[in-house]
Amino acid sequence: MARESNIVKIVGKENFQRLRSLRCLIVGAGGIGSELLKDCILMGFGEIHIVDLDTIDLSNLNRQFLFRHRDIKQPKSTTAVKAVQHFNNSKLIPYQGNIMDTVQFPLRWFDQFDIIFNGLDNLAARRYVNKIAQFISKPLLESGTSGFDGYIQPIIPGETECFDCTKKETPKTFPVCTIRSTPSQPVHCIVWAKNFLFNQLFNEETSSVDETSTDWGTENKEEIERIRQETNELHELRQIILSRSEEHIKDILTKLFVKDIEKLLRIDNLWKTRTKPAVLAQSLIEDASQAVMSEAQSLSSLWDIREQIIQFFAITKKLMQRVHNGETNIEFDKDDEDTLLFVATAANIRSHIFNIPMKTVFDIKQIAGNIIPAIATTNAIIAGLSTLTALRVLNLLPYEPTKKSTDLNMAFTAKASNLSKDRYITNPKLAPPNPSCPVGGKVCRGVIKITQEGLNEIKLSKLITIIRQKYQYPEEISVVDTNNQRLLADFDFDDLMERTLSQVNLHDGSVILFSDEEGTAEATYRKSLELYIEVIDGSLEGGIRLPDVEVPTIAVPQNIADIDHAEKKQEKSINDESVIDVDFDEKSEAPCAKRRAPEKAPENALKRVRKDEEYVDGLIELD
Ligand SMILES: Nc1ncnc2c1ncn2[C@@H]1O[C@H](COP(=O)(O)OP(=O)(O)OP(=O)(O)O)[C@@H](O)[C@H]1O
Ligand SMILES: [Zn+2]
Repeated sequence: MARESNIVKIVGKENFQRLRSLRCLIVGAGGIGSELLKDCILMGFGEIHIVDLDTIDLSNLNRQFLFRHRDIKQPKSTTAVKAVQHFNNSKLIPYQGNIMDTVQFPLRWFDQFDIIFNGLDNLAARRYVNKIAQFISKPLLESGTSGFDGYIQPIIPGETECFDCTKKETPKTFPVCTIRSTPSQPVHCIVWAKNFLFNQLFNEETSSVDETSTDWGTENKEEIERIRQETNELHELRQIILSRSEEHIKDILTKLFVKDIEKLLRIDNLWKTRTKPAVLAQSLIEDASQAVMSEAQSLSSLWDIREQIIQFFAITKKLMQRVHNGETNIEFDKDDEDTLLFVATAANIRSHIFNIPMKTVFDIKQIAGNIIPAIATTNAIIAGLSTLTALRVLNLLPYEPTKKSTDLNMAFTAKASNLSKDRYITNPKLAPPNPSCPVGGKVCRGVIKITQEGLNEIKLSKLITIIRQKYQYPEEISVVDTNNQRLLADFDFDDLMERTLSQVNLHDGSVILFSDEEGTAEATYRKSLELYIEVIDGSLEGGIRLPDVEVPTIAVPQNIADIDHAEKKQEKSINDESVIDVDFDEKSEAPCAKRRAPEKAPENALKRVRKDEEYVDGLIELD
């Protein structure tokens, strides 16, 4: 076949035969995953397994080229496989499921693969697959895109940095006072309308605020008290919504944009260095309450304040009707035009009051949905780089043998057209594992094999004893179930000791972390040990087998020095390569770049994106 002759030219006959015998896993069948599937087929992998938990959505069709309109609501994985069957020469196996489901995808299932490709869109799953790859010591090709930006990172467990070796920071959130009292950018008003007002009025389930962890962003007691009181008063507005008294929509506007603003203006301190807001003219509210929208307005044109208020009336009426029809809790969804229009008009009226430029509904949709358009070309390039790099990872390029893993490269793309000398793709070399990485550096790792009887009969105290003996841990240790962040035992918690492992809810796929809490007189500590529990059929002596891993002792002061040193070294290499940290949105679990900005072009590009996307505070989602 012509196709094969091309790949044979690249890798040679012998390596092509090897490729035909390899089994790969693609996690995610979305934008990048669909491309990966195509590329892996064209390269001739023997077996390709592809996992996705989701079904196809209309909004996927513009870039996920394996899906058609008729496929909407069908599982992504099976549909993707059906779509490629006609040009396929590999064995294809689709799965619909969550890759983190240890029942459907236990560790031994992962073990069958020679290489894993990630085509994911969230931090939790990326981290999980990274950890699994470390457990089973299999190469992982991690990737992500965001608009024109994208990256691939080959991860060779134990040899190169892993996904968690670089810090994933949580993004900046806005202090409460900025959102509730002193907005200065459109995004502040949008966050107010979406996260606060909309939920207070239309969604009781999400409207409560946990004040214990609230960053008020101010010490001003008067202001905090006003914010609290305002929240309580909004419950009255919720009543207006529930009572469906349309004639009271005027009262909602008056409360939000006249009375609350008047109260704010009374807190003098707030306005010493800021421009004061101006209350909404009652006449505007009156006038708009009588007016009728003449015709549907374009969502991409900027409406004036009168039009905003008229739309606010119309959309609040519509949402009230939905509540009345039984939707007591409505969730904001950027694709639900009613919720979008409510948030857009409320945000714009607030912007008008605070002298902040108003935005089109279209713009607000991008900001409120935290959207950066996914670009099919970037996905295609990234998947291409990922699969090409796999050839080097698997050492299949005869003319470019991979001598050591740190010779491999990451790759970054960014739109560099603004400056012709800038490059579109850069390839920094991989760094070795970061010794202070919570996944790869600080712990040793292994798999406990255990039978179901073992789980049902062995007590936690027994497990601790045999682990202590085998790896020479001291008396004082702690044991944590890391999947659930649950303490199972430590020096002053022994309540669960006499329970069996099943009783303490350990099962196939559980991961426990064993740590030395004592050290020795010479201040040496035994390194922590993370153990994956794998339940096996058949029998085992004593029902359990611990892995043969070396768990060294570490001298703490030196270790800290090591880590410090390693961090400095890492920082240096980061600076050398103009690498900046990755930012991740821990809460939404949507990973957000700032990713590495190797050399000039992408850094410029990232800056450009940040400037354009000021409203999302420099966060770029990586799908
Ligand atoms: N834990 C998981 N297990 C399996 N598949 C997952 C998991 N988490 C995410 N995915 C899949 O990874 C894919 C990521 O693809 P992509 O970034 O194109 O996202 P999308 O949901 O298709 O598009 P968008 O987020 O832009 O609407 C999705 O199809 C998603 O269902
Ligand atoms: Zn790591």
